[in-house]
Amino acid sequence: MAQTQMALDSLDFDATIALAAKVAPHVDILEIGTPCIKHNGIELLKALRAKFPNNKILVDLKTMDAGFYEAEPFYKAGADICTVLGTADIGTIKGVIDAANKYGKEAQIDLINVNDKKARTLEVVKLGAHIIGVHTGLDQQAAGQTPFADLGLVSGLKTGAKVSVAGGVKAATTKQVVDAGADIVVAGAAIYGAADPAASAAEITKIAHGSAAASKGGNKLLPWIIAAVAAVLVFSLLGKKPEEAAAPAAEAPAATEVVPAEDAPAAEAPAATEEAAPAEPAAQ
Ligand SMILES: O=C(CO)[C@H](O)[C@H](O)COP(=O)(O)O
Repeated sequence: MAQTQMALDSLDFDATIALAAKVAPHVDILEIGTPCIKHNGIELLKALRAKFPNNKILVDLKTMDAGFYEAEPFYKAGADICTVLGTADIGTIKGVIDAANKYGKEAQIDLINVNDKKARTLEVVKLGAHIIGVHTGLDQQAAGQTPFADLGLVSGLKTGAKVSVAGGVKAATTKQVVDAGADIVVAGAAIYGAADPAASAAEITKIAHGSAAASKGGNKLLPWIIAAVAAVLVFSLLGKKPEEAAAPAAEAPAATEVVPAEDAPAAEAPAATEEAAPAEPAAQ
């Protein structure tokens, strides 16, 4: 299973809150994108924190210097994750990790424009980095790049840190990135550019959560399978035909009663709302 993160990349304060209200029930993490936090400042974080207590909030600071000093106020104001650039000085990265640890939160190291992604990942994991961000930026996407090869490289290192992937991810590529090892799937344009952002967010989350739901469902079916096999064996030993094992509940052996109703396979991810929404403008 992977978590989903929606990148709020508008510059407009009220439009950001309105879009967050549509998508918050359908994603795990709300991201305040870099242009958005630069334009609106920490007050936007405080407003989102108050309105959406059930979502984690990532502030995409992309810090390049003064790591602890820059990140601390955001953790204090309710950020769950702040980002720091992987190209920054190692002391800057350590500062953001230290600030995160002070508040029991997480630091994400963004590998955008890092040349040796393997070396930097191993270096920051030693410092205690919580999340490694594999990221193809908007300008790099415009030049035709994708994050898929880098994701394979970083998740293949199996460092124990979570791996986040961002850069043009959409519903059609969500399963691919989850299968490639992403713990957090980030989508911006695929959601804010959709005719129905809530429906798009729900679709991506359903796919990202899907593999775990399927495996949990499989585990919960196990007692039923054991009960059925046991029933067939019991009836075989008693000289009855196996198909009699499918007798009405009242006649079924006690083994069929071991599975409480609540252990039925997990419910599907929440359905998309029918609320239509205007497309958000692309990030500046
Ligand atoms: O951090 C970002 C740009 O620097 C974006 O928020 C991130 O790339 C996700 O947006 P999209 O899915 O549109 O690529």
